[in-house]
Amino acid sequence: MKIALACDHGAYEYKELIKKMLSEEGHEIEDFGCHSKESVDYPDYAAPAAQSVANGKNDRGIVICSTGIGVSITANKIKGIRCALVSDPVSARLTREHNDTNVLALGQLVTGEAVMKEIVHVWLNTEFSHAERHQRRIDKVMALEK
Ligand SMILES: O=C(CO)[C@H](O)[C@H](O)[C@H](O)COP(=O)(O)O
Repeated sequence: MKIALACDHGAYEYKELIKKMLSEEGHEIEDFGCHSKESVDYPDYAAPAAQSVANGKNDRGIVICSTGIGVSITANKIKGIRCALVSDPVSARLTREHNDTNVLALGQLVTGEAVMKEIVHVWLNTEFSHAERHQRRIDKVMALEK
């Protein structure tokens, strides 16, 4: 899978961990930064990563900051993006099955490393259910962009 990754200074370590883990598992990673723990502004990184998913250059995106809130707000401003801020594996599964989310937001400060890795794997490996009721609701959400 082609995956866009982005973080701010509050999640540089998790971005690097995820990049290594997913690269070793055979995914193609596009790293939108940031590239150190020096203070930066999360929209400068999360927006281009989400944009690359919206325009089809990448299949999915993972955006990370201290809480995951700033990057999730940013990603959800991009037309075509459904981003979920997730802190448990059940939500990771359900947000793929029910919401067909194309960007995952994580918070390095609030989610432990083992859980974070499980969330990433569950989210990447769960398909949308294609249930009519879920598609209908997604269509209503996406209609709000028009
Ligand atoms: O946007 C956020 C919180 O809503 C992110 O967690 C940021 O990483 C955080 O705001 C960064 O804060 P800092 O004091 O500049 O490190």
